[in-house]
Amino acid sequence: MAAANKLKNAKLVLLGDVGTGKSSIVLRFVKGQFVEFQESTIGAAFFAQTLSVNDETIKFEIWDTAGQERYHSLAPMYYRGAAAAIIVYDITNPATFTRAKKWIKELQAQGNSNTIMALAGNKADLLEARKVSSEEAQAYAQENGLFFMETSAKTSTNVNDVFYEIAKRLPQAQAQPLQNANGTVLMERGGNKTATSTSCCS
Ligand SMILES: Nc1nc2c(ncn2[C@@H]2O[C@H](COP(=O)(O)OP(=O)(O)OP(=O)(O)O)[C@@H](O)[C@H]2O)c(=O)[nH]1
Repeated sequence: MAAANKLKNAKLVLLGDVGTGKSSIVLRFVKGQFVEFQESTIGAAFFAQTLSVNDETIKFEIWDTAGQERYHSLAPMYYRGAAAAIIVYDITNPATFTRAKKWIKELQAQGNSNTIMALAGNKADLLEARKVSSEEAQAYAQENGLFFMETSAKTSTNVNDVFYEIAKRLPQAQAQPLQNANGTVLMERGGNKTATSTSCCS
């Protein structure tokens, strides 16, 4: 008989300046889509997506926060108790890298010290307009105990990889068979990504 898959819930928050591509990264990860004219987030938006890594199924509960400064005071509601945070900047805009560093300082000062932090240099498809070098971001990430990836929500480069990296770094879950509403135990084949998703509120 195959071993039951372990289920793990993980609260994840995206933080970063306005227009860096937080919603686009989530949309790419959850729905495999990209839109050129993504509307600015108001408050925050919630999404869920599961993925399987080895013998575990991780259900990411994703809070996509609004980058506009007027929503800053809401952020602690979303990052408090988060298992993981993705801090996003735009590689073509140095001010967004500065803002990302401020978010990281805030998380280090107030967030859960166990939160796994990822630094994502987004819009990596716009290489000709690059203003933040990957070396600078990599060095900063290393000094601050984050992992770093350049992503493109547009071309999908490294988007799933950021979530997979986080999934691999989450602490081991207790064995917990998946159950459906009738209490029937569901067995899953290990290894492959499962693509169930729900979303609401943009
Ligand atoms: N070229 C390119 N454009 C992108 C990429 N990701 C996002 N964009 C564009 O950048 C703009 C802003 O993207 P959003 O996803 O709304 O950014 P956000 O960080 O969620 O913005 P707020 O909700 O206002 O905080 C949109 O026009 C996107 O189409 C990317 O990887 N490459």
